[in-house]
Amino acid sequence: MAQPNGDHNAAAKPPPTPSPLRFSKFFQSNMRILVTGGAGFIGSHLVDKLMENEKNVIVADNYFTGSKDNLKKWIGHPRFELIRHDVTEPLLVEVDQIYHLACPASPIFYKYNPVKTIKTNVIGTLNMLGLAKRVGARILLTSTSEVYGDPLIHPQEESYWGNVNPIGVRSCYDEGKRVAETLMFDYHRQHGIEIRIARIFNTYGPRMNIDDGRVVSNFIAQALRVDGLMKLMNGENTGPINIGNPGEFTMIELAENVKELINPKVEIKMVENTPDDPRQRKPNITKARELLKWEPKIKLKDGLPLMEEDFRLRLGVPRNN
Ligand SMILES: O=C(O)[C@H]1O[C@H](OP(=O)(O)OP(=O)(O)OC[C@H]2O[C@@H](n3ccc(=O)[nH]c3=O)[C@H](O)[C@@H]2O)[C@H](O)[C@@H](O)[C@@H]1O
Repeated sequence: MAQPNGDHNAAAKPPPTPSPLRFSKFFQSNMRILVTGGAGFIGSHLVDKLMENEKNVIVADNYFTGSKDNLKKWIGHPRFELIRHDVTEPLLVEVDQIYHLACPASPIFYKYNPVKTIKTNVIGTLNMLGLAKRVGARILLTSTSEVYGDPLIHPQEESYWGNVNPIGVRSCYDEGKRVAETLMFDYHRQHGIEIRIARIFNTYGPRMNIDDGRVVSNFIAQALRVDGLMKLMNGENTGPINIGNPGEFTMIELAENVKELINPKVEIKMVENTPDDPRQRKPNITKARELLKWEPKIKLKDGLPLMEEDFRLRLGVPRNN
């Protein structure tokens, strides 16, 4: 079990004598949780849920793609702490659980600085595992459907090893997450760290960066799937478990949907795809359904208006424009 409030050298000393407070019921609601990338799109929704569940939440974010704005309602709250921190540097905090989300996830952002992206995935994950080892915390990694690369089987089950280009422009992310998963399992096998791995499929929703780049090309599921992450973290299964929406549609169908919703007069333009973009992807979510009792709640036609609303608000474009 995790050490609630041990000192920094706890791992090097004999285990402390249990105090009644340490194991009291009070402890559960007092759980301290680190969310790396907590100022980001999925992270901030997760922070909302954790805060609503009375947890003590520490967010570490370097604001490369995340924004303080996403967390403004919690700033100053006694159970909330926000640290500007880049996970490629070691982090010393005392926590019981780590949700490790930090990494640019949109191709536009991760290709902008591929070396930084792979450092975040490899060194960042190594550091968070080192922290988990030191304090005895359980750690959840948000991996990605991109570990399947351009899949040769359809839909993708967790047992599929993937078809990934090791030297392409997307490899910093795909291969980075693959190494991150390897590190997770190695720390689990070698050091007995409690790990959880979610492979998240394309996500969209309120608070996504307006210039994310996935808005039209990639959005397939829904943002508020943080329930799935929390069920995975608090359950008994290590994973990897696919978290995504098996509802499949072509990009043209998606564009038509958006056109109808926003402005039926706009023209759909076809442009050349970026290199190594997977051609077809769809999660098999049997494991999520059976082991986590989780499945996506929001259909595309209901999710798109939520996002439209959020974007209009942030861009200051009223509905009848
Ligand atoms: O290279 C090696 O020979 C060793 O590397 C690691 O051991 P160690 O370097 O002690 O690092 P960990 O304790 O696993 O931590 C990994 C990283 O996490 C970081 N860390 C550690 C603790 C912490 O609280 N916070 C934090 O960010 C440190 O930068 C550290 O480099 C492995 O855990 C060992 O199995 C391996 O033998």
